[in-house]
Amino acid sequence: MAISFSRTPEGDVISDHHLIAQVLGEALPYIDFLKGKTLVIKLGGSTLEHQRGVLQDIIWLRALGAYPVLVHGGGPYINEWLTKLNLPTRFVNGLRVTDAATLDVVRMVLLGQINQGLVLMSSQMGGKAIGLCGTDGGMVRAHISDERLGFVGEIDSVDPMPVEALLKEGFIPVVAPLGEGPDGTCLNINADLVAAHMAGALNAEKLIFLSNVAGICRADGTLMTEVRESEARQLIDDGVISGGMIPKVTACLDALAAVPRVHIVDGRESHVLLRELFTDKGAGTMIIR
Ligand SMILES: Nc1ncnc2c1ncn2[C@@H]1O[C@H](COP(=O)(O)OP(=O)(O)O)[C@@H](O)[C@H]1O
Ligand SMILES: CC(=O)N[C@@H](CCC(=O)OP(=O)(O)O)C(=O)O
Repeated sequence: MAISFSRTPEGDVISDHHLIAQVLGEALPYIDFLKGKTLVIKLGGSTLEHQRGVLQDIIWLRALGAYPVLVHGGGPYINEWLTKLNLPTRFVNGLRVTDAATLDVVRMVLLGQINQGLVLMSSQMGGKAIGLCGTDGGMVRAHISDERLGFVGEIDSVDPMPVEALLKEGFIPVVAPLGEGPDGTCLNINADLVAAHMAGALNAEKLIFLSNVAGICRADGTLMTEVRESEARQLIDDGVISGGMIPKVTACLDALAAVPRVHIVDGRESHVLLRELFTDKGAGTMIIR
């Protein structure tokens, strides 16, 4: 494995190996605690270029006895293909307006490109991953909530059984955010919402969103390490939380009913998952009631 180097806040140069040793020193009680616990990790499309490091951490988590489940997005990749195909890209409150042609592209990119890419890469790295989406085994049932958005699903239920079966057999499930409508149509669902409902259905211990920001930021750009539900709703009303952060925070708030710990962390940061799970300080923003 190639060693990469980064800097501590004090400016010291540290290697990946040094960092891992440092993290592991603090980690032992957390490792014990997480054995047998389900962790739902959502990898945003904005952060897919860092997928190798994220998969490495997920494979380690599995080896340490935790049950990680990866839910992925792919928004920027879908945008790129829509542009290549001269199709318009339009979002309303962070949700893609999805007509029939757009839905075809969404399915091809999420399943053919991203899901399979993640599964192949984890296999290359020694992990055993299986790719699936919400329509497999009727896992994610949804309905069209707003006709103006087209084929966009609002989730009715998530059956945890397919993912639980894979976890039991030693696999890392990699889930693409599509769902099945009442009439058997495929629906495009925001990946943050799929991750939140999946975490609830699985009784997950933690739900962690990896995005391309340090966490939830104030209007002046500084990081909020903890955000309460009432505060989050106010930040949305004030427009401080906008765009793709709206479904993410809404998903966090929904998940809090069933999942004890919900975090938004910086997926660009090396080994951020290990930092969040195995250090006292944690990482990013923790959402609390
Ligand atoms: N208050 C905020 N704090 C942090 N990010 C915010 C905030 N409001 C809006 N954003 C935007 O939300 C983006 C993350 O959402 P999104 O692009 O959907 O990412 P992902 O692909 O990881 O789901 C950030 O890149 C940032 O531009
Ligand atoms: C309805 C809706 O918006 N679906 C999303 C699904 C992918 C996604 O959520 O990707 P990110 O996690 O990268 O945002 C979309 O079409 O972009």
